[in-house]
Amino acid sequence: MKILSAAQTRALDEGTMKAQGITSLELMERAATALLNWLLDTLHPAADTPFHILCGPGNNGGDGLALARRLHQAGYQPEVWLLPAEKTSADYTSNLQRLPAAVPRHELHARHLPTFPAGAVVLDALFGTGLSRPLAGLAAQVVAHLNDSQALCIAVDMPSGLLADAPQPAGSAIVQAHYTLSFELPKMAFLLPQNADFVGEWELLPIGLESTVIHKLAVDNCFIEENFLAGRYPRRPKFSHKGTFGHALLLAGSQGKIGAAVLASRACLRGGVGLLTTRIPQVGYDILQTTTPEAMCLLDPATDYISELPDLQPYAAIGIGPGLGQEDASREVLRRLLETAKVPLIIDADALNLLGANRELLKLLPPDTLLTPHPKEFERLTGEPARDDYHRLEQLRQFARHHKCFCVLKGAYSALATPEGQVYFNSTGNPGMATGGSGDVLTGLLLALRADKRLSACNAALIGLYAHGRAGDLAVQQTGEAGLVAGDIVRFIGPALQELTDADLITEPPLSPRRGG
Ligand SMILES: NC(=O)C1=CN([C@@H]2O[C@H](COP(=O)(O)OP(=O)(O)OC[C@H]3O[C@@H](n4cnc5c(N)ncnc54)[C@H](O)[C@@H]3O)[C@@H](O)[C@H]2O)[C@@H](O)CC1
Ligand SMILES: [K+]
Repeated sequence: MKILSAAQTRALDEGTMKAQGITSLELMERAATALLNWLLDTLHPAADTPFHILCGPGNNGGDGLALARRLHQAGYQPEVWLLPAEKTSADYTSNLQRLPAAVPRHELHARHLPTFPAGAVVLDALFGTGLSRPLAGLAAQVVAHLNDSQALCIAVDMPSGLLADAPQPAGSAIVQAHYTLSFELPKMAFLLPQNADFVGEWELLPIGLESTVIHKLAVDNCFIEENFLAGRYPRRPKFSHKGTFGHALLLAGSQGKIGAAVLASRACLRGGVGLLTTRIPQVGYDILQTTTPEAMCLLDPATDYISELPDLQPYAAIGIGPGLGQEDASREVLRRLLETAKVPLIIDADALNLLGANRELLKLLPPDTLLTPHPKEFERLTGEPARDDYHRLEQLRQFARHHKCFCVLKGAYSALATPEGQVYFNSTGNPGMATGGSGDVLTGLLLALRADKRLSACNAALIGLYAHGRAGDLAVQQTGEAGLVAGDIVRFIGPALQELTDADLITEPPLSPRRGG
């Protein structure tokens, strides 16, 4: 799914009206219908549920007024609160005129702000994508008042006060919604941690925006869902053998962190690699051989950390980092690897910290290398703290462009930046996955996918991110969020990948009848 800017969202609305021969009022009616259906289907509200609808002067307020009419027609008793303004949009005015007289409406006033008791449902239709500056005056007061209330707050399109695609000054008045109901496509603001308290749970309601117009809009940011990946994860050919899926090398583990090597190895194996060799220090031998007999163990001469780079000739892809430690000798192994590797590399964890502490090594990154930092590791890589999540995102894009690499910034919506400067946000995963070892699992899985020569670097990264989150989503159904551990994610990598294979089947043409029968 494309992530549009506020300006592109407006262009899409315009384009839809033109292509489908409808008025903006008709489009607004679709939005109101979608909102009404969501409220009825999700909340199953009792007939006497107090609905309060706060309406601003633009089309966001117009959505609110149209919804108030539809709720009234459905047998509810909504109350409408209008923000006074010198100028209102045409569709707002039309919908105010169409509001049945039986629906109570009031002007908001600083000295008589409405009471929103617990059990009330407040729809925030003050401002949407038309917001051009931070809220002030009465609008800011209303927002603060709403945030203090016990009512269930549902934002229409955007939490009022939040910009769709840019940061706002710290301390700005912004609605803290429990739900944000937006239309058709996600907004960048929904995907960034700094906005979590405002956006709450968000959902996209389809309103028939024109797909041909969406298709033509050029974007730098996409949201990755299963249908985007259909056809990108090929099925295993009937006559495949272990060589078909590549031989991977993993350099991981040090004294006290052999578990990271185990988790990454097991994830790599579950990720479908043909053969896996894991390089570990001597201290890890019994552990790895016992827990993960499917992996071949290539012992380093050192006892506690990796000190020598083995011959790289046999391998189709190489991963380095989980539990590696930051010994000088391990740093030199990383340097030699960057200087000599001719196959895809995945760099994670302590290998990223070593890069961050020795940034001259970044010059050695072979093209298409895949790095998987979390925000702190990423900051060490850039050496410059991000001002906010938007700035960090631009740093990520620049980093991937500058180093011609793929870089995954891990988080709730992990973001993959490509050498071309595209950013893909992953849609799967859950808070249970914020647990030690979850990143090691991702590295192992990505290593398997990079060893599979049938996949491009970009597709391998997208599939790995998606399947990792999906495996966590399958696991959490059995473990609960608190009980989820990294090993649970490993167990569900296979089913998660299988879902992608099966999704692919749907897109293929039906089988032709057999010859002779
Ligand atoms: N155009 C369309 O066809 C559709 C629009 N939709 C709705 O329309 C919204 C966008 O409508 P608009 O473009 O009218 O924008 P908004 O309704 O978000 O707000 C625009 C109004 O707010 C004023 N304003 C901006 N920032 C302000 C601030 N900080 N303090 C006080 N006033 C401020 C502007 O001067 C303008 O009057 C969407 O978010 C969505 O809810 C939906 O109905 C779907 C279809
Ligand atoms: K709003």
